[in-house]
Amino acid sequence: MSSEVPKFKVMVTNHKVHPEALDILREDCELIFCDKFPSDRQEILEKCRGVDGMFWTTPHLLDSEVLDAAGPQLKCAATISAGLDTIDANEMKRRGIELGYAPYISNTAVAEHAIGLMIAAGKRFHQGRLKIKSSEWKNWHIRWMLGQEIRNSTVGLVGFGGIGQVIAELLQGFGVKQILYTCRHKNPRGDELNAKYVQFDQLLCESDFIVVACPLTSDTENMFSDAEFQKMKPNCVLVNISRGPIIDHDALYNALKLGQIFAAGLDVTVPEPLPANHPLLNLPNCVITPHLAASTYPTRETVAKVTAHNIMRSLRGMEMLSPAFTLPQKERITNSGTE
Ligand SMILES: O=C(O)[C@H](O)CO
Repeated sequence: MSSEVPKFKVMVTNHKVHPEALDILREDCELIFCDKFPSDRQEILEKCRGVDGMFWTTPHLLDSEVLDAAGPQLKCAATISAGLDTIDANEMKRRGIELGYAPYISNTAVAEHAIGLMIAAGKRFHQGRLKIKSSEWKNWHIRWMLGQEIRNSTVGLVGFGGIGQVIAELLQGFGVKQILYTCRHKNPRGDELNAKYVQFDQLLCESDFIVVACPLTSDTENMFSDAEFQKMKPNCVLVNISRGPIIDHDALYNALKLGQIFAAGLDVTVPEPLPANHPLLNLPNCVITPHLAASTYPTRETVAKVTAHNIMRSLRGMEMLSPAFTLPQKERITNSGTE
């Protein structure tokens, strides 16, 4: 600690954060930890009272209720997430509270997970394990449990931001026939990565693998529903490493059950956590991981440290390493929902 009396108070929404990141904060801050698992909103609302900063590592919404509970002295919050769908960033900006987030850092980990799910779902990993468990392996024959290959396939990327581009980079080694991508605007990196910009409909109709890598917005919510599944190829493998609500889960269930598509690989679902009795878990052609794409040793440690630096820099009056928005100097007001 650089000073005997910490200058600031920071709430950390759980105590599992890397010690190396907490040490960055301890240089100048008293840390107030939430203890409950699963993370408890009431505890957050109580412990955030009077803090100067918040280290946000919980799926709970950071919204007006939390900002009001924290009080007018709150200067900043930083989330460990690259997505801002659980943060009311507009409200924070309106109140002049700085917000840090963790973009780019997890791109490689998430892109690798996407490729993993393409292979796991395309090659029937989950179904294969079930066959072993049910002693059906003995029924092997030359056309038993055949899967899909990435080689010579058309891969459609829905979203071509940081993660979509790393997926396209990793795919260069797989000998794909064509990478397609769709997003709001054609991206200059598309040509470099031999990826062709197409409309969503064309991507649906032509892709053998589709990877959802776009942010969740009001435009992308339920982007995949009955009509979209009907356009997809029966051999298509759908992967989602973005956010669950982009896919209508009832429609997905039907498409997988009826064989409208071959398989799905999901790292994100609705809801999260997915209940243990959810129908998707009973489908052999659905591989599901519990929102693990960014959870690798190096990525999480870097994310935790960047989050700590974001808070520390803001409290010391410096620009965050990765601010979600910039506030003009004069816009810095006290945290008040009523101003
Ligand atoms: O948004 C992100 O960074 C990830 O989904 C969190 O794990």
